[in-house]
Amino acid sequence: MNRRGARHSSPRGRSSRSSPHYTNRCGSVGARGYFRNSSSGRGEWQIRRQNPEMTPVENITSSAENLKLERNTTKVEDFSPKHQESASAIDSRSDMDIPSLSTPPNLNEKRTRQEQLWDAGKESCISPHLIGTSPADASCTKIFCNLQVGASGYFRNSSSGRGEWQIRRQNPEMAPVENITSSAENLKLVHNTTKVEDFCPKHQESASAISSRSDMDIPSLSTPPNLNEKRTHQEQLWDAGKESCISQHLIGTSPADASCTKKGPSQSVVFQSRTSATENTVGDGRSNDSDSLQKGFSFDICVEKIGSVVKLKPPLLLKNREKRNEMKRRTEGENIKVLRSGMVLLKGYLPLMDQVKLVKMCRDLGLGSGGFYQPGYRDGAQLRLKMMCLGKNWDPETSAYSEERPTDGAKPPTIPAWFQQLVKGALKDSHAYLESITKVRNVEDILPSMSPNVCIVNFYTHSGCLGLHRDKDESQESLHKRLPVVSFSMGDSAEFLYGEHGDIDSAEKVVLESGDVLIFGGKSRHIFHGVSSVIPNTAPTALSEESNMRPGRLNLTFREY
Ligand SMILES: O=C(O)CCC(=O)C(=O)O
Ligand SMILES: [Fe+2]
Repeated sequence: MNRRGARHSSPRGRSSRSSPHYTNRCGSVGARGYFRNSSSGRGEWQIRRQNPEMTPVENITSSAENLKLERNTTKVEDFSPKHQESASAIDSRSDMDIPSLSTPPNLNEKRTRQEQLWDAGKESCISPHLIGTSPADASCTKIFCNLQVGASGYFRNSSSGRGEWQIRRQNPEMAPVENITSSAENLKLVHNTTKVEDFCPKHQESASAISSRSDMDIPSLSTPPNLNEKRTHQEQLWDAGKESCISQHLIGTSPADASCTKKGPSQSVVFQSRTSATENTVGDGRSNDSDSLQKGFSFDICVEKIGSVVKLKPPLLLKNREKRNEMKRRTEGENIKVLRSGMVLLKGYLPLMDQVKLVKMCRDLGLGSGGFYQPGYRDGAQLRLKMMCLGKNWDPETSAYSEERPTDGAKPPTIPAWFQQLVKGALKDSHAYLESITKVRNVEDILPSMSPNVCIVNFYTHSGCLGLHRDKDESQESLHKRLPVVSFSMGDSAEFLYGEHGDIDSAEKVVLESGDVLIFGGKSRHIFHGVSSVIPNTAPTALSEESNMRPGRLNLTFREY
């Protein structure tokens, strides 16, 4: 398959995906702390920050120097045609939240681990030793108990009046800066009034004993790291430890890669092994990512429900409207579109309950052996998505299928029979439709049938994307017969680009929504395609509610190897 490339000549997202996809999807690896893209010699560059928990501080500092150097040598005329603002024009803009390029936020300071946790925007107590708890809670060392919502920037627990407290930082992208500042004040206040004897029996160290310890990375309690500064949105992104371009406007890309329009925060972290991979992708403020980093879980495409946090139910009206729309699409014949010969789009084809089931099943498979991981290329660049293969493994490093995933030897889970039935049904319905609108004797000539035995499952966060590529790593026979690729989309909508050539300017665009099935076979089997962006907050409310899927998009592409 040759998926995802941005310069069409490699895999998924790199150049063409003969090696699958990607055209250089967004960068080559520089220091461990950052990714910087300078591979094309066309003035491309970007810098991405990895998960700060994993990144040695030294690298951060030295990469900051790199960045400065790079900027000074980047020529204006080298920017991609899509981003033709000169550096000076951009510098002079007042509406943009870009930190000074020569001094990326906080990177010149050495940061303690605890500060890095704060920076990462993860829920983090100042120190587990300092969490006062009621005796009943004494078994917990890190407690997210009875959270009371304060300012939207933070949660603070002060419900028992017994000196309990903790403060959690939400997704810094969402938290208004004002709230951060005022919550910092709250924290100080609460600390000042916390009594030592109120600490839980498990942590009976006095505050003074704790502050005198030298082996702990606790920031001063009265000045939580960075909370007294107002942070720009861009700085908050940096803080969140997400790979993040300095500015979308400044991302130079090769023409083919320009399909990735949004290269902000997303997958970070160097893949180490399946059991230790995962990172902070979504920034929803939950503990999953940080926990999985430490404990070695696979990436979870769903979020755990937090027991005592009250979830607002979407109004019934909204749910009913979604259901009505779904019915309408399915019954009014607007639901099937032939985008080009051999390329059929079944709008809203998957009923909501099937989508929920698909998400849940993918989630379960994704947490097991061979589940979701952070794929990368041979040169260390990472795909801007999480991936899991079913049936056979497709390896972005070699652009080839095999029985095991080379990174960890895991055998891909088999494709559930029910998934295969859904694919067959979609092909059958497409054939029926083609029969009704064409005079061709055998619609198989337009769109061949196939029995899927491999599936690539991608999870995109809001900043995910996949460069233009062709799926061309399947067997010669499958490719020769032009057996279709069948793609299911769930969650947030995505802009999907496709075209005869690997150049985005001539590519067509279609928005794929939750429940859509896209099929491309026959004369369209070898088209270039990719995902230029994921559109936030477009997932059906009922799907998010029923499945707990994270914000983002889940895509399954079935193929017959
Ligand atoms: O996410 C999508 O819609 C496309 C995925 C794709 O092209 C692939 O996995 O090869
Ligand atoms: Fe593809």
